Amino acid sequence: MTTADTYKVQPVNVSLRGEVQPPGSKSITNRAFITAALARGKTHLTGVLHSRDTEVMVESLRKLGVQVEQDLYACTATITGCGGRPQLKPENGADQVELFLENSGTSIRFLTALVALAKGTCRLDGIERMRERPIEHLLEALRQLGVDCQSELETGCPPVLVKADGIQGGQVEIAGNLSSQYLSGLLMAAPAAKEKVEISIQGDLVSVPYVDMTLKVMKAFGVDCKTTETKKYVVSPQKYIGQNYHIEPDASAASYFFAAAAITGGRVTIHGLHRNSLQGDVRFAEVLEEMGCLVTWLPNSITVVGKPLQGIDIDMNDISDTAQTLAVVALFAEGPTSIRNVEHMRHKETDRVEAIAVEMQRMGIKVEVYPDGLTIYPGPVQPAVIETYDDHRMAMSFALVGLLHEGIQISDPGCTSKTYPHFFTDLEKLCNQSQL
Ligand SMILES: O=C(O)C1=C[C@@H](OP(=O)(O)O)[C@@H](O)[C@H](O)C1
Ligand SMILES: C=C(OP(=O)(O)O)C(=O)O
Repeated sequence: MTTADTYKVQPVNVSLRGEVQPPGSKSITNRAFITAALARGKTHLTGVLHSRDTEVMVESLRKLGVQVEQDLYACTATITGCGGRPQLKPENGADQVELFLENSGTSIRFLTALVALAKGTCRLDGIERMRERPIEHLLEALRQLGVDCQSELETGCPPVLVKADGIQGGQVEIAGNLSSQYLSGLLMAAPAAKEKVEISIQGDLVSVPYVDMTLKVMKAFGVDCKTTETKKYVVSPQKYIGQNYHIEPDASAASYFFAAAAITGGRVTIHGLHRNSLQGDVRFAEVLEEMGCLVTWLPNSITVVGKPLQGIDIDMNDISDTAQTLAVVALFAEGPTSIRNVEHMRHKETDRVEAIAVEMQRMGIKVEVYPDGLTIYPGPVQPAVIETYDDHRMAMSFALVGLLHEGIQISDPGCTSKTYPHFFTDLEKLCNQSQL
């Protein structure tokens, strides 16, 4: 049941069984929009996600002179590319183009690199939380490539001001310990630079599978990136070519339904995902396998069957968007679960390490918190109104607790609109289907 500000989860007295069709991948949708926007010719996308994170991307691309037509029901989009030359033409006598990216990390990071290819001034901003999410590493890298850009308030965070006149190219070092999105943004803009771009990574790189995804989407649009040695990426001037391109369902969104099968001893199948998906987050099914579930990997589907669960100790650096899902599954396992190496989760929609700990404690669960992770000790769960901190993943993951415990309510359920506007409808459908 949904009221404007709270969702009361109805406990289910059965194992959840069925097929779920989550919407398209946020990460692939926003990459495909960028490569299609820069391409020569038309792109036709299918399986497109329509949510706040993709809507701010589309609105921004239109402001940059890129034509985007969407059919929201068919989940398709047609983009007429700008051949590597986005426009910065301020409207109504303004002296700069303003882009407002709400709290979409992919959008602001990818677009900061993209607008640098244009000529003119662009200011990129977001909601209050976005103004706390670092972007300085990307700005430092762009400056090394000849771009005049800065954090307007000198906080190292948005708003960002880019006085663009193309990306010159050359050698650049970029830090990857806070977010991989800086590298992905740079890589996607690199083929439209004036000269070859050679990127080296300084120190550790987090969320590595997202960079592999970037390279694969670039390749699908006809651009090659040479990875000459570990941590080095070389992109020569090239043109993306418009494509017919299909986007996989969102693997992070799938994690909630796989988890629902795991904790209720049910069986959930998701079509369109497989072991070689572009999204690293399909590995969440492997995590459930390690905890005791039975997982069937087919060429075009993944099925999770719930079995008695064992707590685990796991490094989730690569797949941190599923860490909140695992934290909730941990409540239903035998023994504690430790989630490690996820300090970068503190810089997302909210400080997710802290948010998990506080909301677990609100339900009476013992948690140990570290700078880069936490340990969850399963125990009796108390009724609670869960705070979601404007973080879609807090809402979607903690709702699962309420499938098995009375009295769990989710504050601000509408925050799932960031990546999954119909999440609660799809969860209810699965519950109803299972109770027939
Ligand atoms: O590149 C991407 O599409 C993403 C990369 C990850 O962020 P970080 O690289 O900041 O960890 C992930 O959390 C985010 O949801 C999407
Ligand atoms: C971290 C996330 O998003 P972003 O960084 O793109 O805002 C997310 O979707 O979990």
